[in-house]
Amino acid sequence: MAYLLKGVSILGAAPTDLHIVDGVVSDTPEEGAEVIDATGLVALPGLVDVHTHLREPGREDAETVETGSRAAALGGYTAVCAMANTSPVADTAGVVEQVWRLGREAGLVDVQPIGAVTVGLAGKQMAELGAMATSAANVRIFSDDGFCVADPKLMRRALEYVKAFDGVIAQHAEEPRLTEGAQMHEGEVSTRLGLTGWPAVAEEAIIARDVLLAEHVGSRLHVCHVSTAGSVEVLRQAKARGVRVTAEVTPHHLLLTDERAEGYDPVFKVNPPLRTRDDVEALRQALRDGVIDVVATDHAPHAVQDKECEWSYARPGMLGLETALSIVLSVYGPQWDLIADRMSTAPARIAGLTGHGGDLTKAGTPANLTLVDPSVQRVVDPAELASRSRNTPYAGMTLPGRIVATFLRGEATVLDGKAVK
Ligand SMILES: NC(=O)N[C@@H](CC(=O)O)C(=O)O
Ligand SMILES: [Zn+2]
Ligand SMILES: [Zn+2]
Repeated sequence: MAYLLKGVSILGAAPTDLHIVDGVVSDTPEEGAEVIDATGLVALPGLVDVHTHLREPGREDAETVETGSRAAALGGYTAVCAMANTSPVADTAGVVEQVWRLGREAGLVDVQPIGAVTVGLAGKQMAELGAMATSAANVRIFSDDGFCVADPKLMRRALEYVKAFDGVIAQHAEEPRLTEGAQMHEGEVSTRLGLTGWPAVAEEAIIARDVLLAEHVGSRLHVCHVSTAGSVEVLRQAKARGVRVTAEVTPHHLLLTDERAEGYDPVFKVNPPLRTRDDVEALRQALRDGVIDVVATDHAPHAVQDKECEWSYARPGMLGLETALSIVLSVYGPQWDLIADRMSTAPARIAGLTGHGGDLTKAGTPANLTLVDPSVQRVVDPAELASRSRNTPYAGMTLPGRIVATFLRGEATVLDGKAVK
């Protein structure tokens, strides 16, 4: 199938015609190509998420590889990295290959499995990282996300081990002794609500330790869902010294604060917790500066019974794939170069996903792209989401931007704002 995107604006530039032929961007029109009137639409390289929970295998009631892939495509994504905290845990070549195969079968985005660092995410014994790296799933990112690799010796060993195949350890930075019983950010609001707090230092202490370990062994560290101003300062200093560290921030940490806990609505319960206005400001600036490299959704679908209960019993986590671009647009406005880098090019580089995040003005670039209508305002209706879960914190909010179409290697996965399959 060939397409002609007529009058499209590539990253906000003057309108042009974009030809998609044989899965790549082409400078020559193709006879009989399907014409899409792209007047007023902006083309971005397909978004890439380095942090997605797809819940399969094990919690198919919350999400499957297929439903999560559909949510991703509708959100403008062409690739997602699937976190390892499934059941069974993705800590063997067999499980990561299963997830990878399910992704291919769904065929809506490239699903790149993340392997666990430790067996069963238990933090005791290193998983078979090499076997996962050399499996068909070609794993490059390893993470115990949901849990922190708290043992410094194990963390050091893992960092050393993945150097051989240019792997990266993605750390959920949480010193577990400092967050025992934590329900939300530790601060004025937690004191008022009488909820046990997760102090900022529990995150910052682990990031400080890990950048020193990464520096010591000369290996790659990636920091998941950075949430505090202090973490930003640690990262700023580490990067200035040349440490091989990258970091992500979620859309919700760029927008929401701990005051959302005031209504005790568990939809706002998440790890790390929503922080303060000052933290939000520091995160916004850090993403602009490049101290934080990417926006990652940490899309964390949960079944109704795990979310619609009392705050302290609710699972942490919120949906992200279908609203991420709109949240980033609402925070930064139409800064398309910044958005394309932080949501596509940089995450593709971190995950080693060549073929994604490419330059759409160049012939031969794989046609992984998304078309956005920035003029549309939409009201988020949880019932309309493609995700199997409903735990969006943005229900009822009016957000800018709508994904009109998404293409994976030149094939439409979304057209007219609807998934093609
Ligand atoms: N972010 C969350 O609050 N929850 C995530 C785990 C995680 O990212 O730590 C989940 O798997 O539900
Ligand atoms: Zn996490
Ligand atoms: Zn996560």
